[in-house]
Amino acid sequence: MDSLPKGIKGIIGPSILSADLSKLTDESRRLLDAGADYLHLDVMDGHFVPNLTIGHPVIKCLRKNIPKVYFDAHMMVAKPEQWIEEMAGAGVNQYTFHIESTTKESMPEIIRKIKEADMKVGLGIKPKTDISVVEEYINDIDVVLIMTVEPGFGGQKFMGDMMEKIRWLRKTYPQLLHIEVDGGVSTKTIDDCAQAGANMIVSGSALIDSKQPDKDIEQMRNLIDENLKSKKLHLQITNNEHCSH
Ligand SMILES: O=C(CO)[C@@H](O)[C@H](O)COP(=O)(O)O
Ligand SMILES: [Co+2]
Repeated sequence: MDSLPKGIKGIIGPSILSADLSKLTDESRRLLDAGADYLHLDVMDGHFVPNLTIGHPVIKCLRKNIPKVYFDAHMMVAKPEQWIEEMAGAGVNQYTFHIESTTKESMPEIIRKIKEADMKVGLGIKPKTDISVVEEYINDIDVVLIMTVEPGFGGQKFMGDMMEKIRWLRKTYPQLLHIEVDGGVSTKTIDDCAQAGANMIVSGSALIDSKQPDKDIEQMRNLIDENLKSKKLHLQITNNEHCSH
């Protein structure tokens, strides 16, 4: 997959945070060969979250080895506006920044710059942030990322009480945008995510450590699609501008 689907369908994006980062290309290829749809690249600066991971130089090298796949950069950084051009230049397709990392005044400019850099706009919401904060940006973004762990580390416990945010979002804006869920997602927690209406699934340690990633990826995607179909949500995204820019 090299772009967001035009419809709301189940897509699985492994987070590489828990992978052996000394073999990032091999680990990424292994999960893509197992059927993953995209890659979720956790970028952490040690300020927005108490951890440090990779930046645009590493992503640029990964892109050379993996030319086509959709890269979703999860920007857990204190100054999201600072890295837009670098990440676009490194080959990122979706720039997912956190609403908690910027100000209301800066939001329109950041969203505009991401679109000008020809990337999709993802807006991340931490567990303690109320979902209502996304409303004023809902027509300008492509993806809402609902964190089901406190950002900063892989391998944490899934926060099931975040499903309420996904249910509200999918009920209020049924076909407007993609809803991505990230943190502690596995074959054990995917059912909650599917029933709530999520369609973009980030799974890190569960897939990295899985003995059967192909079966797990297929199981997660099928559950998502079954739920979307049952809610008649697997249709064309209604707000066509999301598909054009
Ligand atoms: O952004 C983050 C953590 O801050 C996530 O992408 C995690 O890295 C997902 O890993 P698991 O919770 O699935 O192990
Ligand atoms: Co992430």
